[in-house]
Amino acid sequence: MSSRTLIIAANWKMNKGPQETSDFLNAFIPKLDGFTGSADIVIAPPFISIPTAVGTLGGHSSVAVSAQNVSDKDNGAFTGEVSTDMLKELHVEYVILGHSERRSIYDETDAIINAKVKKTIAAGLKPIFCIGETLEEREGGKLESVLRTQITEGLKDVSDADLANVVIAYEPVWAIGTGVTATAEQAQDTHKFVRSVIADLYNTTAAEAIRIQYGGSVKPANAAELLGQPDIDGALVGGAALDPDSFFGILENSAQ
Ligand SMILES: O=C[C@H](O)COP(=O)(O)O
Repeated sequence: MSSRTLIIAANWKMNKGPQETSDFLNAFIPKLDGFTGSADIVIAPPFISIPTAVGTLGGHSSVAVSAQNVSDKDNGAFTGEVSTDMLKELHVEYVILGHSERRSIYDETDAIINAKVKKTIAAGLKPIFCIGETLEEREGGKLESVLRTQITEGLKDVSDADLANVVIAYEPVWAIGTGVTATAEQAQDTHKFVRSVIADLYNTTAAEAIRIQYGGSVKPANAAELLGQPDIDGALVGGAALDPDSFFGILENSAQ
């Protein structure tokens, strides 16, 4: 059993405006009274719903708010962007960066992701830094080289001290939103590999300390097995985090 605290995050993607955000949290928060486990719980709504999430939580200390993206620029003439200053003003704590949807649909490169990771850390926010391979890459024997490159480039110039505020989310692209989950063995093997890359780039202390979430069709039925693996320190949940019962079910099963 590791000493790392589980971190279970809901990535709502482009779902839930302010009203649905409020409805979800008003249903979800009371359930936490019955949560007997121990985990950092994070909700990542769309930007426009962050003020509602923060207001509805009302400082509920066991749930943190995350953004799903941020600009790598300071405030200024960047139409359509949101800055780290703006997120800080709303008491946002985490920012999801490098999600495969940002990489593949919006052409975010490792260099762009690295700039955002550094900007996020400099602002005192915590990146949830996503990595993952496509099915083609896995089947072509490129799993390890793809992940090593994403980690090396994405965390370039991130110091040992700053790494303490980074969470890695391993999300095999082929498992996202498909209902196909990596087996617990596949996920564990890959998480162990990711930890070894951190040991290579930093040191074994940093590798043992960093939290690595699994993402890709996590649901209540598979949460216990996945989260029971020694190198899996949490989950980044998409579809199954849209419903309060289902998201709470993942939390409950993480405690077993
Ligand atoms: O960020 C979350 C992941 O993309 C997983 O999404 P999913 O749980 O719908 O497969």
